[in-house]
Amino acid sequence: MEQMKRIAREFVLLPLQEKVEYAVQEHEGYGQAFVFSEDQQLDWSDLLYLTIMPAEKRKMKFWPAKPVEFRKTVEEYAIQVQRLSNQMLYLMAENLSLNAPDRFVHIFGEISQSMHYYPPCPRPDLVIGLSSHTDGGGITILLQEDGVVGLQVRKDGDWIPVQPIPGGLVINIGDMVEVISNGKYKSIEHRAVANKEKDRISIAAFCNPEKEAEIGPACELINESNPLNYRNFKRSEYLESYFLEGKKAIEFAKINPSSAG
Ligand SMILES: O=C(O)CCC(=O)C(=O)O
Ligand SMILES: [Fe+2]
Repeated sequence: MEQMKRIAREFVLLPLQEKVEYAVQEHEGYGQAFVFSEDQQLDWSDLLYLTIMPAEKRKMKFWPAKPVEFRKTVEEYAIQVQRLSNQMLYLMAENLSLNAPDRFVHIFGEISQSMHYYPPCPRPDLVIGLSSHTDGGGITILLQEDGVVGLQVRKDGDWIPVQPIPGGLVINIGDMVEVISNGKYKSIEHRAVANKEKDRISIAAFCNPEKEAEIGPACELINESNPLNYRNFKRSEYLESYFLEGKKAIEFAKINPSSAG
């Protein structure tokens, strides 16, 4: 984890002309995420977004060759992060009493990683580091740098800072687990704020379904007292909504938006 943070920092501090070699294409690579229009206010952050698992889906042209340990570190981190996410996903499915406790593990076999860099900002009151959203996968495993708070989660209408714990990871629930659990597990709205004095790096691993996957509430969770809260959809349909609507992507699948939460 420490090595991962170190190489992320070394990469983001490279001169811009070296980083643009990995410039974003079709949502993968280095740049700004979620740019929908020319006049939108942009987030106060840079992003490197990579597919890391399974290995054959990696697009190596976006993987920085500098610092020299970059690729090896991300590969090793990917193996560990998948091991941890599989354990989490198994326990969550078991806790929901899904018929197959390995159901989530099978569905969320693809992992993408975002490395965000938030430079210090002279007027943090005027910008948002990363604007409010819910993550679009099953779960997210987030590694934060120690010593600077940036992540906030929304609870009962308030923004609560999530203090980094040395050696700790944050696990967020994403929209796909919300749907399959029929709303029992809620995806968490969160954002990152900029900091006046210090810069900050975060590394998020998103466990995603395949593009072709069909997503919908597990039928064993539906009964008279728990009616269906979401309709079935294809992962690709969700992604279209994500890139068009931005950060309220899951709304389209709610059967009754007021009750599905
Ligand atoms: O920087 C953070 O802590 C949040 C990152 C995040 O939410 C994301 O990459 O989806
Ligand atoms: Fe997020």
